[in-house]
Amino acid sequence: MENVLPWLEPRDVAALALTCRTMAAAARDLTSCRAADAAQGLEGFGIPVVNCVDECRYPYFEYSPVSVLARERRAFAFPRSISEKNAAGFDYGQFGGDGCRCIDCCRGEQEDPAPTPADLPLIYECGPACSCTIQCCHRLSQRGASAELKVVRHPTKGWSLHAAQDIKPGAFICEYAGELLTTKEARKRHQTYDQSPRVTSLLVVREHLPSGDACLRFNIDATNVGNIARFINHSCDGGNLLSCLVRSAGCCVPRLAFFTRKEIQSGQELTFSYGVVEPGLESSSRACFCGTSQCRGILPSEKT
Ligand SMILES: C[S@@+](CC[C@H](N)C(=O)[O-])C[C@H]1O[C@@H](n2cnc3c(N)ncnc32)[C@H](O)[C@@H]1O
Repeated sequence: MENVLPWLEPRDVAALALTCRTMAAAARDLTSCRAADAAQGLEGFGIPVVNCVDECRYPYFEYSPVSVLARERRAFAFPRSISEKNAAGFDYGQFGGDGCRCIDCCRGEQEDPAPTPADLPLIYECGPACSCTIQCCHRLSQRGASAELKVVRHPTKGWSLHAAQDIKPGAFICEYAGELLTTKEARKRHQTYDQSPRVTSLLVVREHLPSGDACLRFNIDATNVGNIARFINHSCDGGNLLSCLVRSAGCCVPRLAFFTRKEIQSGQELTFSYGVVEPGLESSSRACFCGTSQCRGILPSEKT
């Protein structure tokens, strides 16, 4: 029973709870466990869920700290044999192979600072092509959420992610994990989501290649499978988080990671900008309640 129950949606858990006392007790334990930790024990620390606003329960989704391939639902594993200069033209010489900086830091030179995001939207980390372990300081964004957080119900924005401790500027918070979709599948899901009242979390990320005239698009859908980042709301003033693309040596697809842009106090909501409102889509967009002086009144959305 304990193997099956955690995978059920709240309404099915509630239905089972009515069948007998044992089920009722197990369902009660599971519900309080879900409410006690939004990350279901899969991050390094518990992430409490707070709702002082309405009766809405914590949403059901499969928690995954890393992105997974859609359908197959397995952790996104990158090929190990990748040339130092891959097809997209990225040079991993600094990280992969003999000259890998991570080898130095694994020998004990821990003083070497991790790459900081500064204003750069793209940062490089060690990856499958390197010989270092997950403790390497060049794998900052690969160890899961790194600050104490809480999920808080907001009266107009739904669930939101808040800091549960003071956080310094430039600190890594978490990556945006979800199902990696093909563009065809993303378009299909977008159409379905547009007709649904359900809150959805499909993000389209575009990376401009060095040539400038092409861009790599990847789609991360955290609606059904995702991590704590799926609760980060939009802010028209850019918010207090910087989203960065992280390229890891040996990985073909970059990841999206969030760093703090400024000092954040415990209790503050964490937000970032979802992008711009594309012309022609104003009427179909949802209302924005970011509450900043720069609020445009509608949430950014885009043609997929
Ligand atoms: C990635 S989810 C963020 C978490 C979401 N609030 C929830 O309840 O799960 C994106 C959705 O949150 C809501 N949202 C995000 N930012 C908002 C804002 N500034 N104003 C109103 N709704 C917002 C929208 O429904 C949006 O489609």
